[in-house]
Amino acid sequence: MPVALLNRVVSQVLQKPVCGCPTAIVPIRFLAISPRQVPSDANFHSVPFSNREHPRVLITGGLGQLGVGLAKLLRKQFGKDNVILSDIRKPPDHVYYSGPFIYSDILDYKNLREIVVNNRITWLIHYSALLSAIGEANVPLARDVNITGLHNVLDIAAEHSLRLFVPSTIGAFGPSSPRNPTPDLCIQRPRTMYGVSKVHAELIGEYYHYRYGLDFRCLRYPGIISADSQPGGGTTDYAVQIFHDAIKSGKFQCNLKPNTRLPMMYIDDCLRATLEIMEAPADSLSMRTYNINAMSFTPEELAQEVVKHVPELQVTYNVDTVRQAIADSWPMNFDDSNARKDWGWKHDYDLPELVTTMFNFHNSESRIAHAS
Ligand SMILES: NC(=O)C1=CN([C@@H]2O[C@H](COP(=O)(O)OP(=O)(O)OC[C@H]3O[C@@H](n4cnc5c(N)ncnc54)[C@H](O)[C@@H]3O)[C@@H](O)[C@H]2O)C=CC1
Ligand SMILES: CC(=O)[C@H](N)C(=O)O
Repeated sequence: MPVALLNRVVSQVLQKPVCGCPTAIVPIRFLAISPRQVPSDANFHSVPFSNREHPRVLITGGLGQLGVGLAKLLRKQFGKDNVILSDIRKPPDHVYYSGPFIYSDILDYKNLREIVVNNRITWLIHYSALLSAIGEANVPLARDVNITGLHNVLDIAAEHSLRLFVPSTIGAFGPSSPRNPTPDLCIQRPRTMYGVSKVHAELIGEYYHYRYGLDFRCLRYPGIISADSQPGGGTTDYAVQIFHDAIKSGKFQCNLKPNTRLPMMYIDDCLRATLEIMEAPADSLSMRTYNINAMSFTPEELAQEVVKHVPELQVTYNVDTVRQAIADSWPMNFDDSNARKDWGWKHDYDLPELVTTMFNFHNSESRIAHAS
C-alpha cells in the first residue's frame, strides 16, 4: 500500500465517531494488519450484516448454566435455525432436539473458523470458560480455555466482522478494588486465574475494538441463579444449591460464611441484559464493558427468604477456604449506573421474587414428575 494511502487510512482509523471512541472505519484487510497472519488478499467470507436481517448466532460453551437458556431466548427472537449452540460435551436429548447443535472446541482455531464460515455467523456469544473455583483446581486448563481460547475467538470475530459478546464477572475485581459499591472503572487486581483471564478479556476485547474496529460487547455478570440448569464450579454456586437441597432433603450445608455478601441475579434478567446489549445501537455505548446488577445478599439473608417457603429447612455452615477467600475479595455491591444510563438496563427480579420464582419452577417440575 502506498505511504500516502496508508497515512490516510491510519488517520481515518483514529477519527472519533459519535460515541467518542476511535473506531476503525476500513476493513482490517486493507490495513494488512489482521490479528492473525493471514494474507492481505485472503477472502474473509464476511457477510454484510444488515439491521433488517436476523443475526446468525453461534454460542460457544453453550451447555453450561447459561447457554441453553440464552439459545431459547434468542431462538424466540431470531428463529430456531439462526441460533447454533456448541460445546465439547454431548447434549442431552431435550437440547439436541430443540435446535441446531454443533461440536466446537474453542482451542481448535480452524474448526471454529470453519463453523463461523460455513454457517455464515454474524454474532458470536462466547460462553466457554472455567469458572472461579474449578479454575483454581486446574489452573493450566483454565489458562488455556479462558485465555488461549479467547484469543482464537477474538481473531475469528475480527476477521469475519462479527459482533462479539464475552461475559465478564464480579470476579474480575479483587481485594484492592472498592467493594461496596464497585464501579465500572477502578483498580482490578483479581487473585484467581478466572479473574485474571476475565480482566484480560475485557482489555484485549476493547483493544481489538479500538485497533481493528471489532464490535466487542461485554457485561460483568454477578452470580447467576437458575432453576433448570446447574452451575459449573463457581463461588456463587451455593445460591443455586440451596433450592435443590431445601426441596430434596430440607437440609443445606453452605460452603460460605453466613455474612458473605455478593451481587446476584436471576437468570432471566441476565439473559435479557445480554440480548439488550447486543441489540443496543453502537452510539449508545459510551463503554464496551459494563457492570450489571440486580440484588446483593448473604447466605443468611437468602436462607431467611427460603425458609418462608420451606419452614423446616436446616442450614449449617462448613466453610470451603478457597471459595471463602475468593468471595472475600469480590464486590459486595455492584454499581451498574452506566448500564442503566446508556442503554436502559433495568432488572426485574429482587430477592423475594427470585425465591418465589425458583420455588414455582421446582414445584411445577415435581407436579409434572408425579403426574407422569
Ligand atoms: N454462571 C455465572 O454465575 C456467571 C457466568 N459468567 C460467565 O458466563 C459464561 C457462561 O457461564 P456458565 O454457563 O455458568 O459456565 P459453565 O461453567 O456452566 O459452562 C461453561 C461451558 O464451557 C464449556 N467448555 C469448557 N472448555 C471448552 C472448550 N475447550 N471448548 C468449548 N467449550 C468448552 C464447558 O463444557 C461448559 O459447558 C462464562 O464465560 C462465565 O465466566 C460470568 C459471571 C457469572
Ligand atoms: C460470579 C461468577 O463469575 C461465577 N458464578 C463464579 O462464582 O465463579
